[in-house]
Amino acid sequence: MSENSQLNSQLLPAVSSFLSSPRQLLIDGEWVDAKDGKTFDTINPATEQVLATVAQASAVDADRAVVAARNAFESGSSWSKMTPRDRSHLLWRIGDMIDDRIEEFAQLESLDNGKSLASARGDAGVAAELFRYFAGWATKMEGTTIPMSVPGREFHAYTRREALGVVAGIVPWNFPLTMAAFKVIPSITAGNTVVLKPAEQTPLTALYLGQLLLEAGVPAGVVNVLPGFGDAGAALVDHFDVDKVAFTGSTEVGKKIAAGASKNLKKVSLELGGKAPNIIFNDADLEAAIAGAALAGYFNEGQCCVNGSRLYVQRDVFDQVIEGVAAAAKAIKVGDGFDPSTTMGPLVSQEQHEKVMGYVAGAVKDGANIVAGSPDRAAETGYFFSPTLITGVTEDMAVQTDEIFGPVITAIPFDTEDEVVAAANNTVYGLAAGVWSKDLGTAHRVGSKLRAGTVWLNTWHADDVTLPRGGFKQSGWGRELGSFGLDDYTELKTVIAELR
Ligand SMILES: NC(=O)C1=CN([C@@H]2O[C@H](COP(=O)(O)OP(=O)(O)OC[C@H]3O[C@@H](n4cnc5c(N)ncnc54)[C@H](OP(=O)(O)O)[C@@H]3O)[C@@H](O)[C@H]2O)C=CC1
Ligand SMILES: CCCCCC/C=C/C(=O)O
Repeated sequence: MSENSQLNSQLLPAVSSFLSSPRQLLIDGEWVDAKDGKTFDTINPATEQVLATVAQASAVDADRAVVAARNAFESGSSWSKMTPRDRSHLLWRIGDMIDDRIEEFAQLESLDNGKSLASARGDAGVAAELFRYFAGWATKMEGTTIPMSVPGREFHAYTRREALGVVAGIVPWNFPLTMAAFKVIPSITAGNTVVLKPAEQTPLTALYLGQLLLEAGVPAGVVNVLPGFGDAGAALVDHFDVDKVAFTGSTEVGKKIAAGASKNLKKVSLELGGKAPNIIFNDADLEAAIAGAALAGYFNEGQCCVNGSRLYVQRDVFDQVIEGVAAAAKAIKVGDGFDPSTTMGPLVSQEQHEKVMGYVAGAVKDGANIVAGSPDRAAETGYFFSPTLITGVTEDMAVQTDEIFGPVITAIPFDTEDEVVAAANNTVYGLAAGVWSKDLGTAHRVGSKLRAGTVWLNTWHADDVTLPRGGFKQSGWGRELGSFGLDDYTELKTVIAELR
């Protein structure tokens, strides 16, 4: 059997049928072509073969989608006027519908992004859980009453949380479905309508989610899905009828979005790049710390903004930790996401593959040592790259300062707490950080000194939909998830009534 027919035989009928015809834009509850008829191909990064042809939204389509979202927000049958209880029930039902189709979402995600089926199942599970978590919040968007002190007069003052209007969600390719869920779910929970722009590399699960939302009974225009390139995203950012942009992606594009959105001062939340320091002290549980360091650096093919890419190890245990992480890297099975033995799929695209290989080759040229992995591609076909561990790195090397977004860990020894805290904070980013020490005093003290939105102590990638996520410094603005994340999708209104 050829590679392709072997793959096709594993596909669920719903997935085969989804891939067999060109995918369109979802605007106002209808599947439509791009106005100018343009399409693009989405590629399977494991085989470099075309997976599907997808309509490519332009600025004109962005405008069509915003008009639909605005009408759905303002109209009598609008989502924003649905009772919180009905909205809550619908959100819960959607979570359950995703659970029923986890395998379909997982296959599409694995094909489009490259990640293993097991990882993709986990991502779909997070999306399902996120719908149920926010279903609970739909009925709990409460205000407060506030006492006023004006001599001789009596007032009743209170606050209300109200929907913003139209939200543009612009998302990347590393967790395509999860990131779509991060933007769509809090938006619609609060009564907003949404235009979602998935990344050009990975449009499929966002479109599949759009299909499921229609089937679940989400009214037309409430969620619109616009696959396309950066120009479609920029058109949403520039649009005067968009009230908020919720973005995850590079710091470079985040800055453009902040500038574009300032034209009409729309709200902006940004979850941007990272270069997280992971600090292992001499007194750490080394077995756990080594496994944690490998997970921190290599999870999701290293394409994760909170990955622990800068490893700092106290000098006495440096050699032992390097040996352990190198062994963990070598034990990772790089392969096609559909192979059940695969623990690391390919990188998402040729561009990303070349970027990662370039950083590692640059480090070698700068005099660093490769302890595990290699600067070269790991297979003739497919964007495969072996998990890599680099020592002999200095703080000024590009591999140490830049977000690489691949399975690459750099390791540097340190002597004192003050020295490592200064090195860890010596970055423009501030998304995540971690500390390993059996002394809880050390762990909490060092954790409190690290300038990052998430700090893990004696663990890494421990996550939940209940926890706020976001960055210090150039890692972004605002927080996602938890109740903090919901507030960002609402306006706070103060109402004052005089009691006469
Ligand atoms: N924080 C994170 O989770 C992520 C960080 N990154 C970092 O960014 C690097 C580059 O990846 P890349 O895919 O180019 O990331 P981008 O930041 O370019 O892409 C993220 C999203 O923004 C869209 N976009 C691009 N340009 C604009 C614009 N001017 N206005 C509005 N939207 C726009 C993209 O569309 P399109 O798909 O067409 O480009 C995509 O949907 C990675 O190597 C990594 O370092 C990447 C992904 C996620
Ligand atoms: C609640 C689980 C969240 C998992 C999503 C991981 C996202 C990583 C990223 O932002 O890059």
